[in-house]
Amino acid sequence: MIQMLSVSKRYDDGYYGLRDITFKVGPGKFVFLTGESGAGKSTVLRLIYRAERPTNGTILVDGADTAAAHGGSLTSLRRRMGMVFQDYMLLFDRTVYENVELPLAVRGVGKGIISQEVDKYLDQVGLAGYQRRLCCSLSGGEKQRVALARALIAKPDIILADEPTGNLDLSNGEKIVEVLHDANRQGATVFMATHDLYLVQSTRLPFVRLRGGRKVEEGNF
Ligand SMILES: Nc1ncnc2c1ncn2[C@@H]1O[C@H](COP(=O)(O)OP(=O)(O)OP(=O)(O)O)[C@@H](O)[C@H]1O
Repeated sequence: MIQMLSVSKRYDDGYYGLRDITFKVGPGKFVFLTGESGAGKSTVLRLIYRAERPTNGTILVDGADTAAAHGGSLTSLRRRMGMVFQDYMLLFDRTVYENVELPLAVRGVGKGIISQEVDKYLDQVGLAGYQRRLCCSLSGGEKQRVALARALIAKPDIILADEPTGNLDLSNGEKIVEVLHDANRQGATVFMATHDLYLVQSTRLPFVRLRGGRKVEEGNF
């Protein structure tokens, strides 16, 4: 369960990216975060992941205040979440394999299992055979799918996906949403940012809609 309670975010230049946002994403749900460019979607996801801190308000993940997480507890909070950043946050001078294996390697998983899992998740996102490619040489849509495979491989409880279909054609975009649905059916809570209102309407899943940093709508189509 993710809860945002009266959250505001004021950036260093004085601009409010978010104002007084309250909503929750129940455990095991698939919820869209939608709104036009600049609405505040990335800011919400970065705050939940604790990549940034709110100026006001409280963010709870399974009842625990993320503001209280430091050191080891921050590491374990982040390990429970798989984040697909809009700008990928890949190690661009490393191979696809080295990027995707990272969440398992830091947990000390054996090399044989890692190899099987990397192959499995690359296959899922449509990148079978990409293991040895350097990330810097990939297209935007390929980088996006590497970022998704890396987020999924550790089977996180919560998946935060920032425009994971933003650089993909329709068919690859649908495949990626299906991969997220699969993870959701296996128990993960999925919170996906997208400006694609058609996608949100067609899936009929719950959504939170932002405009200009404020929540303007919440519900199901
Ligand atoms: N570091 C920052 N400093 C100042 N303003 C920022 C910063 N990051 C974001 N903003 C502003 O906060 C607002 C919300 O940005 P955010 O990236 O969350 O929007 P978004 O809905 O994800 O947009 P997009 O769909 O274009 O990615 C924007 O007006 C943006 O310019």
